[in-house]
Amino acid sequence: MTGTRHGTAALTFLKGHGTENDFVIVPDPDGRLDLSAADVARLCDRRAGIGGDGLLRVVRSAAHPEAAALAAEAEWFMDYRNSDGSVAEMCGNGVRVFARYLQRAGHAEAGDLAIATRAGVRRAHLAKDAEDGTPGDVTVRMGRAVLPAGPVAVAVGDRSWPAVHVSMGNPHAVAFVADLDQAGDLLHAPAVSPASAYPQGVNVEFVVDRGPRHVALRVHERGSGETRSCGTGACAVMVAAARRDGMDPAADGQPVSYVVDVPGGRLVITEHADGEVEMTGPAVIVAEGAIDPDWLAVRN
Ligand SMILES: N[C@@H](CCC[C@H](N)C(=O)O)C(=O)O
Repeated sequence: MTGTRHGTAALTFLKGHGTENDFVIVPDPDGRLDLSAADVARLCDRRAGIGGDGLLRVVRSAAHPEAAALAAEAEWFMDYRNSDGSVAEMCGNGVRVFARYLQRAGHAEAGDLAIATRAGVRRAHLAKDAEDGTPGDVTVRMGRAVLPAGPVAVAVGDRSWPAVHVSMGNPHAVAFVADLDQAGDLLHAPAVSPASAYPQGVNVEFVVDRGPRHVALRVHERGSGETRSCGTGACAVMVAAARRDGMDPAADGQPVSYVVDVPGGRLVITEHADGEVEMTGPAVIVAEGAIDPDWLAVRN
């Protein structure tokens, strides 16, 4: 990269998280930044960079070729990247944090707003802050889950489990296990078969029951490794658990909600009778600063 790609002015960044799934947020309203995969990986590096599970570039939809067609519906486009620099279609925790950033920056108020993503427009609702100043939760309509037919399996070491293939705009394999420790240290991606089911890679969730309509998960994310939470993963898990438990709101005509505990907190996921999956959880901005353009311009 040369310095000219980013100019000489310092670049603003913020750091935020949703249930401890953390993101570097880079406001780029006019879509001027050309962040390569290597740039994103450096920014997300927890030792040599700012650190995060992923990066959210905040761009006006009209200024981004992938979102221009959605500009009439959603002013802002979430350009989400995993910490290894790869591009993903959707990020559930990210979209809540993105909404919180828009509110903080004065681009949105408590209430409803639409956000463009690579998986389409997502509708968010920012609840009002509590009287003591605690930020309100953010609820997002995450679209319908798609469960492609055909068996899939997840393996760690010599242990394997049947899994449920769920797409929430991005790909997931959900395995119900007896104990979350069975997933091991998750330093490497679990093996998922058949590989042909996931030509673009996969996020893998391991799930245990905590009580009626209450589950807990660990996740290994495509492009980021094990994280403390995954919003799309929690939605995929909820739908897989509901089907396993004999519930299908689209067929039953009534919504169903599950509490999904993640290592970094708690999400509430509801599947509505129209098939829409809705996620509610916190979104926090923790810091704001400036990226040194000279550092970003240097290639190692
Ligand atoms: N953490 C995210 C999912 C981010 C994308 C994922 N790693 C992928 O590659 O699909 C979430 O909260 O949904």
